[in-house]
Amino acid sequence: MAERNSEPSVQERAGRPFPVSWDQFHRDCRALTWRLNEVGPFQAVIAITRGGLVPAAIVARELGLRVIDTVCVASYDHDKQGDLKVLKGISEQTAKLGGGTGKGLLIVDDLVDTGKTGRLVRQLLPDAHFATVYAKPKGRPLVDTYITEVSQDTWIYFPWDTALSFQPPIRDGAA
Ligand SMILES: O=P(O)(O)OC[C@H]1O[C@H](OP(=O)(O)OP(=O)(O)O)[C@H](O)[C@@H]1O
Ligand code: HPA
Ligand SMILES: [Mg+2]
Repeated sequence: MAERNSEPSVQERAGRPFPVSWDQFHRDCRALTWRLNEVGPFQAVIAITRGGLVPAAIVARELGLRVIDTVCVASYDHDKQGDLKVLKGISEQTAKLGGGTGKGLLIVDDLVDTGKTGRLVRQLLPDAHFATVYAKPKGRPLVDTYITEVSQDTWIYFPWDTALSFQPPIRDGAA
């Protein structure tokens, strides 16, 4: 097994854990859609994989959109941010819908953190509307619509990355 870099990961530097349940996530996605419904109409939803797939499905359902495409990117290896790689862009058909610049397209991701991913999707589709469920201050200026802001030193734990586990009682030293 490769040795882990001794430098603290983004998650280790982020002091505050912010666990999000499926229920909460669904509610936050619906709240996001209420806002987006005032901004649209949109012709298609573009999910930024992989984290954007879940909110994109919920938002598309609520907005009645059936054309859904993906921009597939990889940056964090679990919690260490590496170089951003675009593994797949949108299809020619979706690009045509957005007139080449993304006009009328809705890009959805779960969150913006440093803004690195957001900056890239903005370069790819400058006229698209970019929505995320959560936003940290560094990335927030890149997003058009979001629901909840958390501090930069917060690490958001999404329901698809977590599982229920026993917690010792607070009296016995639980955090
Ligand atoms: O604002 P940034 O600092 O760029 O971070 C935000 C991005 O990081 C996470 O994705 P990640 O690359 O970890 O991939 P995943 O969606 O497949 O988990 C998250 O889903 C965002 O897309
Ligand atoms: O706070 C976060 N949580 C989960 N994935 C992430 N990718 C960047 N920041 C985060
Ligand atoms: Mg992602």
